[in-house]
Amino acid sequence: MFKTTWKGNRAEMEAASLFFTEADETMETAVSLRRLDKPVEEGDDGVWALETYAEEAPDIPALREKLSAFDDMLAAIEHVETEELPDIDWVAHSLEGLGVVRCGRFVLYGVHDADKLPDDEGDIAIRIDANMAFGTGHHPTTAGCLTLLDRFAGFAPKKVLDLGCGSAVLAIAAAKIWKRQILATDIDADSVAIAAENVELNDTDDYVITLTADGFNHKTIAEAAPFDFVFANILAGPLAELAPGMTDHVAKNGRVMLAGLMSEQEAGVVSAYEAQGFRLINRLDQPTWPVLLFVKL
Ligand SMILES: C[S@@+](CC[C@H](N)C(=O)[O-])C[C@H]1O[C@@H](n2cnc3c(N)ncnc32)[C@H](O)[C@@H]1O
Repeated sequence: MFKTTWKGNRAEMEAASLFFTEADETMETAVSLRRLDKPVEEGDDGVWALETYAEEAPDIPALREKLSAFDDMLAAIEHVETEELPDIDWVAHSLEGLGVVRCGRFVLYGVHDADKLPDDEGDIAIRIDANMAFGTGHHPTTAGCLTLLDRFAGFAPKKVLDLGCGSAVLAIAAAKIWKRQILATDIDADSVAIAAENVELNDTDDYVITLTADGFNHKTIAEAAPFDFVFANILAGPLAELAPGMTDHVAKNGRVMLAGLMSEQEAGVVSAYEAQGFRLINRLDQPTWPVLLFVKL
């Protein structure tokens, strides 16, 4: 296993982490995003590091080209080093130290943090163990979806779809507050296997069904539709492509929560959904990664 460390500002590292987990096949996953320096003053952006893992030694110049094609700002990202690691599960090992994350009432933790869990009344604990599926809550897209979900907890839909579920963190959160039928799908079969484990670990298997599917292309999705709440935390391009399928599978007055788009891609995603009969009704404004909530008219 080879570990590669990249360095840059927070927005660069977050964008690179999405590139490695979503758009690049060569890296196992981008697992660890952390700040290197101590904050000097409030709001200062700091220096961040991202560690990626691959079975083969990565071709850094080729990766750098792909990174800048993915997003211009990634032309500035620094490659710090690539080192070969002894044969242990480094992905799990590096996720061990990630720590507890709070998003609204949701408190996400791994088995290694079980003793650090706060015990406030009203907290909703979600256990997501170290693994290869995206969705530990440490990326602002996941955290943003959970925060906005908590604000709309009163909506109480009948049928929910978590499209691109990764670890199934959003489906589990929705099951904990809504206790309704939830279909959690992902194009990646390995993520779906991990999602199923997480669903069980969180005692949500009465509500959440996991399924491997590309977008809406599966008869189980067609049979379960129409949904009155859909999560999709994927990249801007796929989100725009999914808009026609969304309109076919979402009930009137149903809600769609989108994340994974960057601020400068928001207008394009909003027009793709408006063109399909959705209206933007809320958004979580956070640096680089807004989260959008639409209603189907
Ligand atoms: C950024 S992760 C989000 C994971 C989780 N929902 C979260 O919020 O943390 C996006 C996930 O979408 C999946 N994905 C990408 N394109 C997809 C598609 N066309 N259909 C289904 N899943 C897809 C990826 O495999 C990945 O697990």
